[in-house]
Amino acid sequence: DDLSNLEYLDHESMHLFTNVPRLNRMCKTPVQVHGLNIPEGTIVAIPLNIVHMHPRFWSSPEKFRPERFSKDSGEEVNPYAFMPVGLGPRNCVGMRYAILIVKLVLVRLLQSYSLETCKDTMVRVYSHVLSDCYLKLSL
Ligand code: HEM
Repeated sequence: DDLSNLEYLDHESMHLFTNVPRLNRMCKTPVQVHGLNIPEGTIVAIPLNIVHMHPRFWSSPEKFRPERFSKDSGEEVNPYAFMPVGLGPRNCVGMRYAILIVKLVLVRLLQSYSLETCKDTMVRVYSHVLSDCYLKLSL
């Protein structure tokens, strides 16, 4: 009901349902990370779906809690632990457009339908973190 809360909803959707599972970066100079030598030119893959679910960075990472992104939640989201659209100068150029479309679709859906979870519906939401989650649509 509060449009500003949509911000938290789409953040939490991208946190739980990370649709780009990995970022890649090439190492420009040799570095050592926790005793591991990474030579120059190595492609380093950052597994976003794992980082987004890591209990070191998230409390109850598998729970759908949009309010974790609210400034009033008292929880701090580490920007390096939440990168659904990448980070830095090569992050997603379509990010704002994509988020705008998601919000428009969400608003239109919520204006026309009420959604509730239900056991016997045919529509199933698939995810690597949630199982047996169903939606029933009613006009
Ligand atoms: C929810 C939708 C989307 C998600 C989750 C997403 C996610 C991403 C991610 C993770 C990257 C890699 C960023 C990095 O390496 O730091 C990326 C790059 C990119 N995205 Fe998206 N994207 C979305 C929608 C779009 C749309 C709608 C467009 C175009 C209209 C777009 C265009 C691009 C382009 C051109 C790049 C490459 C940027 C570069 O290499 O400089 N994306 N996106």
